[in-house]
Amino acid sequence: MKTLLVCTSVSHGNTRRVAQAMAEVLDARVVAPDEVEASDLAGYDLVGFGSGVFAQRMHRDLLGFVRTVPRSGPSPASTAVRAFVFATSGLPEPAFAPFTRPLVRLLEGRGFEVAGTFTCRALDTWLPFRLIGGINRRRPDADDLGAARAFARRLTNDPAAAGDRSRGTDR
Ligand SMILES: Cc1cc2nc3c(=O)[nH]c(=O)nc-3n(C[C@H](O)[C@H](O)[C@H](O)COP(=O)(O)O)c2cc1C
Repeated sequence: MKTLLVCTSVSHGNTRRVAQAMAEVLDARVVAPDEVEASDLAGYDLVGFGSGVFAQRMHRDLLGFVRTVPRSGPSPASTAVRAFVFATSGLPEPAFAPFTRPLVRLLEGRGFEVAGTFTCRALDTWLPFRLIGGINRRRPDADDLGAARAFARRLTNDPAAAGDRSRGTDR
Protein backbone atom coordinates (compact mmCIF):
# COMPACT_ATOMS: atom_id res chain seq x y z
CA MET A 1 0.00 0.00 0.00
CA LYS A 2 1.69 3.18 -1.19
CA THR A 3 1.29 5.75 1.58
CA LEU A 4 2.28 9.40 2.05
CA LEU A 5 2.00 11.61 5.12
CA VAL A 6 1.66 15.36 4.59
CA CYS A 7 2.51 17.11 7.84
CA THR A 8 2.86 20.70 9.04
CA SER A 9 4.69 20.77 12.35
CA VAL A 10 5.95 24.25 13.17
CA SER A 11 5.76 24.70 16.91
CA HIS A 12 7.73 21.92 18.62
CA GLY A 13 7.82 19.14 16.04
CA ASN A 14 5.10 17.36 18.04
CA THR A 15 2.98 16.34 15.07
CA ARG A 16 6.07 15.34 13.11
CA ARG A 17 6.93 12.83 15.84
CA VAL A 18 3.45 11.34 15.64
CA ALA A 19 3.76 11.28 11.84
CA GLN A 20 7.11 9.47 12.04
CA ALA A 21 5.64 6.81 14.33
CA MET A 22 2.78 6.22 11.88
CA ALA A 23 5.15 6.32 8.91
CA GLU A 24 7.28 3.50 10.35
CA VAL A 25 4.22 1.25 10.45
CA LEU A 26 2.93 2.36 7.06
CA ASP A 27 6.36 2.37 5.39
CA ALA A 28 5.52 5.90 4.28
CA ARG A 29 7.36 9.12 3.53
CA VAL A 30 6.58 12.23 5.59
CA VAL A 31 6.60 15.53 3.68
CA ALA A 32 5.61 19.14 4.30
CA PRO A 33 2.87 20.59 2.09
CA ASP A 34 5.41 22.61 0.08
CA GLU A 35 7.30 19.43 -0.80
CA VAL A 36 4.45 17.85 -2.74
CA GLU A 37 2.03 18.77 -5.51
CA ALA A 38 -1.68 18.08 -5.22
CA SER A 39 -1.53 16.07 -8.44
CA ASP A 40 1.08 13.73 -6.89
CA LEU A 41 -1.52 12.41 -4.42
CA ALA A 42 -3.27 10.39 -7.11
CA GLY A 43 -0.28 8.03 -7.08
CA TYR A 44 -0.95 6.92 -3.49
CA ASP A 45 -3.37 4.41 -1.98
CA LEU A 46 -3.47 6.22 1.36
CA VAL A 47 -2.55 9.79 2.36
CA GLY A 48 -2.39 11.11 5.94
CA PHE A 49 -2.74 14.82 6.70
CA GLY A 50 -1.57 16.17 10.07
CA SER A 51 -0.69 19.32 12.00
CA GLY A 52 -0.86 21.00 15.37
CA VAL A 53 -3.91 23.01 16.36
CA PHE A 54 -3.71 26.81 16.37
CA ALA A 55 -6.59 29.02 17.50
CA GLN A 56 -8.80 25.90 17.40
CA ARG A 57 -7.89 25.08 13.81
CA MET A 58 -5.44 22.83 12.06
CA HIS A 59 -2.54 24.69 10.44
CA ARG A 60 -3.42 27.00 7.56
CA ASP A 61 -0.55 25.70 5.38
CA LEU A 62 -2.04 22.19 5.49
CA LEU A 63 -5.59 23.41 4.86
CA GLY A 64 -4.32 25.63 2.04
CA PHE A 65 -2.55 22.69 0.43
CA VAL A 66 -5.69 20.54 0.50
CA ARG A 67 -7.62 23.40 -1.12
CA THR A 68 -5.27 23.14 -4.12
CA VAL A 69 -6.69 19.67 -4.83
CA PRO A 70 -9.41 19.97 -7.49
CA ARG A 71 -12.96 19.21 -6.34
CA SER A 72 -12.97 16.26 -8.70
CA GLY A 73 -10.15 14.70 -6.65
CA PRO A 74 -6.37 14.48 -7.03
CA SER A 75 -6.78 13.04 -10.51
CA PRO A 76 -9.93 12.81 -12.62
CA ALA A 77 -8.87 9.34 -13.75
CA SER A 78 -8.19 7.96 -10.27
CA THR A 79 -10.54 6.16 -7.95
CA ALA A 80 -11.07 7.81 -4.54
CA VAL A 81 -7.81 8.04 -2.59
CA ARG A 82 -8.13 6.92 1.04
CA ALA A 83 -7.05 9.51 3.58
CA PHE A 84 -6.76 10.03 7.31
CA VAL A 85 -6.29 13.08 9.51
CA PHE A 86 -4.14 13.44 12.62
CA ALA A 87 -3.57 16.35 14.97
CA THR A 88 -1.75 17.26 18.17
CA SER A 89 -3.11 19.89 20.52
CA GLY A 90 -2.44 21.47 23.87
CA LEU A 91 -6.01 21.24 25.05
CA PRO A 92 -8.38 18.27 24.96
CA GLU A 93 -10.42 17.98 21.79
CA PRO A 94 -14.04 19.03 22.34
CA ALA A 95 -16.26 16.02 21.53
CA PHE A 96 -18.88 18.30 19.98
CA ALA A 97 -16.39 20.03 17.65
CA PRO A 98 -13.39 17.82 16.84
CA PHE A 99 -10.30 19.76 15.68
CA THR A 100 -10.05 17.39 12.73
CA ARG A 101 -13.63 17.80 11.47
CA PRO A 102 -13.13 20.80 9.11
CA LEU A 103 -10.23 19.06 7.38
CA VAL A 104 -12.17 15.80 7.12
CA ARG A 105 -15.00 17.71 5.41
CA LEU A 106 -12.56 19.53 3.15
CA LEU A 107 -10.98 16.23 2.09
CA GLU A 108 -14.34 14.63 1.46
CA GLY A 109 -15.22 17.62 -0.71
CA ARG A 110 -12.03 16.96 -2.67
CA GLY A 111 -12.92 13.37 -3.45
CA PHE A 112 -11.02 11.58 -0.65
CA GLU A 113 -12.47 8.70 1.34
CA VAL A 114 -11.53 9.50 4.93
CA ALA A 115 -10.78 6.29 6.82
CA GLY A 116 -10.19 7.76 10.27
CA THR A 117 -8.78 10.44 12.52
CA PHE A 118 -6.22 10.44 15.32
CA THR A 119 -5.58 13.11 17.92
CA CYS A 120 -3.37 13.37 20.96
CA ARG A 121 -2.23 16.06 23.33
CA ALA A 122 1.27 17.46 23.16
CA LEU A 123 3.59 20.11 24.55
CA ASP A 124 1.95 23.51 24.31
CA THR A 125 3.82 26.72 25.09
CA TRP A 126 1.17 29.13 23.84
CA LEU A 127 1.54 32.42 25.71
CA PRO A 128 -0.21 31.82 29.06
CA PHE A 129 1.21 28.31 29.29
CA ARG A 130 4.74 29.51 28.53
CA LEU A 131 4.75 31.26 31.90
CA ILE A 132 4.54 27.88 33.64
CA GLY A 133 6.95 26.14 31.24
CA GLY A 134 4.21 24.77 29.01
CA ILE A 135 1.59 22.07 29.47
CA ASN A 136 1.82 18.39 28.50
CA ARG A 137 5.58 18.48 28.89
CA ARG A 138 7.31 15.39 27.43
CA ARG A 139 4.31 14.63 25.19
CA PRO A 140 3.83 13.06 22.77
CA ASP A 141 5.29 10.33 24.96
CA ALA A 142 5.76 6.59 24.46
CA ASP A 143 2.06 5.90 25.09
CA ASP A 144 1.00 8.53 22.55
CA LEU A 145 3.40 7.20 19.92
CA GLY A 146 2.26 3.65 20.67
CA ALA A 147 -1.35 4.74 20.13
CA ALA A 148 -0.33 6.40 16.85
CA ARG A 149 1.33 3.17 15.69
CA ALA A 150 -1.74 1.13 16.67
CA PHE A 151 -3.96 3.52 14.73
CA ALA A 152 -1.72 3.18 11.67
CA ARG A 153 -1.77 -0.61 12.02
CA ARG A 154 -5.58 -0.58 11.98
CA LEU A 155 -5.48 1.35 8.71
CA THR A 156 -3.32 -1.35 7.14
CA ASN A 157 -5.24 -4.30 8.57
CA ASP A 158 -8.70 -3.05 7.86
CA PRO A 159 -9.18 -1.22 4.58
CA ALA A 160 -12.80 -0.69 5.58
CA ALA A 161 -11.90 1.15 8.78
CA ALA A 162 -14.15 4.03 7.69
CA GLY A 163 -15.21 6.16 10.59
CA ASP A 164 -12.38 4.99 12.82
CA ARG A 165 -11.78 7.77 15.25
CA SER A 166 -9.00 7.54 17.74
CA ARG A 167 -8.34 10.05 20.44
CA GLY A 168 -4.90 8.65 21.02
CA THR A 169 -4.32 7.96 24.66
CA ASP A 170 -7.28 10.19 25.64
CA ARG A 171 -5.78 11.76 28.76
C1 LIG B 1 0.14 30.31 18.86
C2 LIG B 1 -0.38 28.97 19.32
C3 LIG B 1 -1.75 28.74 19.34
C4 LIG B 1 -2.24 27.49 19.79
N1 LIG B 1 -3.60 27.30 19.81
C5 LIG B 1 -4.08 26.14 20.31
C6 LIG B 1 -5.49 25.92 20.40
O1 LIG B 1 -6.31 26.75 20.01
N2 LIG B 1 -5.93 24.74 20.93
C7 LIG B 1 -5.07 23.77 21.36
O2 LIG B 1 -5.51 22.75 21.85
N3 LIG B 1 -3.71 23.94 21.25
C8 LIG B 1 -3.21 25.09 20.74
N4 LIG B 1 -1.85 25.27 20.64
C9 LIG B 1 -0.95 24.15 20.99
C10 LIG B 1 -0.48 23.35 19.74
O3 LIG B 1 -1.58 22.84 19.03
C11 LIG B 1 0.40 22.17 20.17
O4 LIG B 1 1.54 22.64 20.82
C12 LIG B 1 0.75 21.31 18.98
O5 LIG B 1 1.24 20.07 19.44
C13 LIG B 1 1.82 21.95 18.10
O6 LIG B 1 2.15 21.04 17.09
P1 LIG B 1 3.54 21.10 16.30
O7 LIG B 1 4.66 21.10 17.30
O8 LIG B 1 3.53 19.88 15.45
O9 LIG B 1 3.49 22.36 15.47
C14 LIG B 1 -1.34 26.49 20.21
C15 LIG B 1 0.04 26.72 20.16
C16 LIG B 1 0.52 27.95 19.74
C17 LIG B 1 2.01 28.19 19.71
